[in-house]
Amino acid sequence: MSLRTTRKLNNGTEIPAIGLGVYKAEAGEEVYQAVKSALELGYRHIDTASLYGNEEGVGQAIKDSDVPREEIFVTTKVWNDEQGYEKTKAAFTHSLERLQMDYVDLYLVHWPVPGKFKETYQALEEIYRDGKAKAIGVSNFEPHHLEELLETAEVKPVVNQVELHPQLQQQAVREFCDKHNILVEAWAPLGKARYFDHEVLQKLANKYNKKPSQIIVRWQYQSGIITIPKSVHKERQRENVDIFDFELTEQDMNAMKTIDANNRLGAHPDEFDYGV
Ligand SMILES: NC(=O)C1=CN([C@@H]2O[C@H](COP(=O)(O)OP(=O)(O)OC[C@H]3O[C@@H](n4cnc5c(N)ncnc54)[C@H](OP(=O)(O)O)[C@@H]3O)[C@@H](O)[C@H]2O)C=CC1
Ligand SMILES: O=C1CO[C@H](CO)[C@@H](O)[C@@H]1O
Repeated sequence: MSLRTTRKLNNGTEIPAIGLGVYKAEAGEEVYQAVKSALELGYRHIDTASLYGNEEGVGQAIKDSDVPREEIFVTTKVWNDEQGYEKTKAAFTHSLERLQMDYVDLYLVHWPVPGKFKETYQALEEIYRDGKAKAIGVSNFEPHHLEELLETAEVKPVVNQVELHPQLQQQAVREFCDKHNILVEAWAPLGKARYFDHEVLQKLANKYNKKPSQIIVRWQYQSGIITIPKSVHKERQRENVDIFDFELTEQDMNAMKTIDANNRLGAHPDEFDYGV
């Protein structure tokens, strides 16, 4: 088990179980250094988005690294104001140009924009068929959005990336996705570092001589959830993924369940201000 450990996606391709998120890593030097250091540490999965404004730096760091492109899993996403069939295709081309790549490993519909996400997804299907995205998926989809999408989708989404951390365990989304063989990916997996002092996390951290962040990442890893903790600091990047030398017991996993508090740090997908 290592940062190279992958999970199988429903189209037969593989995704590294742990990646680096780069939301709020500033365009230019900050994101460049963050991706560079992560690759040096062995990360092989980077999660960006057109919204983050930093695809250029991600692409440049990958291009300049010694790691072959095909060994790195790159995700990007189509933002809400780029949705619609033609606009999505154009947005994808722009993402590829910024990334300086001829394909991405995963392209996601960032949010289920009402009235638009199905058409947007059709553009993703075409991009997938053209081989320019090795896999396609969604983000911030509630079960009812997935149900609607699956009525007409010809290519099943491989993942649903949702806010998921100990205080928001997303049981309903996980059950739906498990049933449909869609992997769940956690955004804000560390709860944005806002409650590392939680007593259960502290207790488990003391038990294993680990940090609360490591307990969280290990919990996601053992739960079969893809996780993409963000840090622009190399020491934290190293720390967050130093999770392969211990195992949470069933009792520990049950203790983790007690942290769930329906504490959403971002918007609920049904209440998000889509501006449409
Ligand atoms: N699909 C979607 O709608 C969304 C997707 N995402 C994706 O998910 C990724 C992760 O989510 P994100 O919102 O970044 O939140 P995270 O839960 O990953 O937390 C990131 C925050 O925690 C800090 N941090 C990281 N490691 C440590 C540590 N060991 N000790 C103390 N602080 C730490 C980081 O600061 P620092 O960098 O200074 O170390 C940063 O402020 C994003 O980067 C993005 O790729 C995020 C939001 C929405
Ligand atoms: O990826 C994202 C980063 O965070 C933003 C603000 O919370 C989200 O809206 C967006 O989905």
